[in-house]
Amino acid sequence: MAEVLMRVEDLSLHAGGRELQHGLNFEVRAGEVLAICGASGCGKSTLLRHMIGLQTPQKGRVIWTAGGEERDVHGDDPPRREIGVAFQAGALWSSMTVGENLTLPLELYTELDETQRERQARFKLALAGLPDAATFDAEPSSLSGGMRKRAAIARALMLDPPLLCLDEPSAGLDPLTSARLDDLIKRLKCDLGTGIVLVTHELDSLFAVADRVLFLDVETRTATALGPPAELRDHGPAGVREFLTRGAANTELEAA
Ligand SMILES: Nc1ncnc2c1ncn2[C@@H]1O[C@H](COP(=O)(O)OP(=O)(O)OP(=O)(O)O)[C@@H](O)[C@H]1O
Repeated sequence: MAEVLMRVEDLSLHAGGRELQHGLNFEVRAGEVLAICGASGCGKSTLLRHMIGLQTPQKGRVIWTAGGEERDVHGDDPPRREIGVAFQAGALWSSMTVGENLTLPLELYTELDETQRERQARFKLALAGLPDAATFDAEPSSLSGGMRKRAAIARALMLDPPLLCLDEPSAGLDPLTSARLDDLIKRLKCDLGTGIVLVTHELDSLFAVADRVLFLDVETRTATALGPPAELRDHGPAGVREFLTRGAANTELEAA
């Protein structure tokens, strides 16, 4: 069985003085895509922020377990280099070129010289499906939405993190660009063995890439299902089945 990278233990999520979720318990393994889904406002992005150490829990723990030692994500030695993050807006620093955006983590965290940093950045851009040499010197604002998302993922990969966290990578993309992003996620998982946590609303994408789905219920404020998407769609709790078949129902309505 693949290595456990992260363990979430009895985690509660709060925002604006109210509880969003409680009693969350799950693991993330190397080489798997874990999709976090649930109705709008249930706390998916908040959960991701707790998992990467940006928000501290009032209750529960997030433990980095890769490599056999346990490190609290909110402790003194958090796994910053080990977790790559690409946020919803695909935010690259607009005042820097794409290349500068990518080489910054190497400048901060490694001893690599400028030539080595640039070589790594060009390699990661190509890996993310942006092989055009001109992209390196481009301003982020000159790229399309899909290219910016890919560049943000390339930046998240710069330190070869075992775990990649992506917040709605397909949001706002056309179906073809979105499908290409799904292919990239599958390649990263299969070729590099990266564990990937994905917050997504896109059911097509979820079924295309996710090995397991964690469903956060907005009513009971806890996870009501964790398992392979097709299994949950066919045999999960009623609310989860309804959520996961909604896309098919919509497609049928559109076709009618
Ligand atoms: N800093 C904050 N202060 C107050 N409320 C917040 C804060 N951050 C999030 N919230 C609220 O917490 C709830 C959950 O937000 P979150 O973004 O985690 O949900 P989500 O499931 O990712 O939603 P969506 O699918 O719409 O992106 C929302 O009602 C949001 O308004």
